[in-house]
Amino acid sequence: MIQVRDKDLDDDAFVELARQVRDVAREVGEQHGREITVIVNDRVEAARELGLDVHVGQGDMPASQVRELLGAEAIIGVSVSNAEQLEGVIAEGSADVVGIGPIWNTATKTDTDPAVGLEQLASLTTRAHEAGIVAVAIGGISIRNASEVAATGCDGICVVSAIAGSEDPATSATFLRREFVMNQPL
Ligand SMILES: Cc1ncc(COP(=O)(O)OP(=O)(O)O)c(N)n1
Ligand SMILES: Cc1nc(C(=O)O)sc1CCOP(=O)(O)O
Repeated sequence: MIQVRDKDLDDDAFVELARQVRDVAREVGEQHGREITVIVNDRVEAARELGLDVHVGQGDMPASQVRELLGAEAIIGVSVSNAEQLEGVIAEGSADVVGIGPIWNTATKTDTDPAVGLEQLASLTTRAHEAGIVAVAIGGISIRNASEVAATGCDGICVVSAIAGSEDPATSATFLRREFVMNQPL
């Protein structure tokens, strides 16, 4: 899954970027016989225009409103950093996925709630699963610690710098995936 996240582009430029990512993902997906999901961060209108899924933060459009705009088929992700936020997402009943983070402090995003850590990640994941919500971890995750994150039972990892900041993004993505998959609980 690829998330298109840009805080600076104006709406038109963002739509153009997301369109390009969507089209490349479709092409590469077809070549490899698999679907590569593209999700848009924050910009619900762009997601609607392009038929993409969306991730929203605590201060963004509420997931219930996103659901009304994008319909039943859309994948909707919501950020959570603690149990109170997770209970809010569960009560609202519109999210498919929660992005739990930051697991560790990260230079990529500094305006975050306090770091969650592995123990709380495990308990938030358990609670999300009870509610039928997929739980992915974000923030400070790298090849070095992906195995510890996997061991908590969460469903996936999201990274920015570990791939975008790598000299060899494709190899880094492969190693990250391997570390995660090989260390997931049975
Ligand atoms: C999977 C995932 N989880 C959390 C976030 C953070 O989103 P948000 O809270 O909207 O913060 P910004 O990304 O907008 O800075 C995410 N993007 N993806
Ligand atoms: C975009 C984002 N959201 C976070 C959250 O905690 O909600 S942490 C984060 C940045 C993740 O970047 P990196 O993989 O370089 O640490």
